[in-house]
Amino acid sequence: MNEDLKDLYKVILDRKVNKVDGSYTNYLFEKGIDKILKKVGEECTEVVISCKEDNKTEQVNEICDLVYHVLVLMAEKGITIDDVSEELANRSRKIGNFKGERKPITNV
Ligand SMILES: N=c1c2ncn([C@@H]3O[C@H](COP(=O)(O)OP(=O)(O)OP(=O)(O)O)[C@@H](O)[C@H]3O)c2ncn1[C@@H]1O[C@H](COP(=O)(O)O)[C@@H](O)[C@H]1O
Repeated sequence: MNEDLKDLYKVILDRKVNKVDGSYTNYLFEKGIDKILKKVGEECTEVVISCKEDNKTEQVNEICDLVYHVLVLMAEKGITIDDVSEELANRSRKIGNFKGERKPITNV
């Protein structure tokens, strides 16, 4: 899993316990699970809408919003990046990506 994602996740975990002036993440945790779920739903919809248009910058922005809010949801639910990485690796092993049956995609 990308180290930048892990770094962001660590900041989000820190915001769960430490107050920082103007922190949007503090605000989400204070509002609680229903607010976080609502934001994830909204951001999913915004990704879908942006991908109907041909504007990569906008699509990347919306995907970043979604990734951030999913990381907040994971922190709220006690799901770690390693939990997700392990499950992805399990699936890859089952499908055979590491055994050479499918050629890995490079330059991602
Ligand atoms: N990656 C993000 C990030 N992506 C999106 N957002 C926020 O998500 C919100 C989404 O915008 P919306 O218009 O949908 O929501 P809003 O109207 O601002 O707020 P709502 O009332 O709808 O909740 C914006 O306020 C963005 O600033 C983020 N806020 C914080 N981070 C990162 O999280 C870390 C901690 O940030 P703070 O908690 O703000 O210190 C830092 O590394 C930040 O870069």
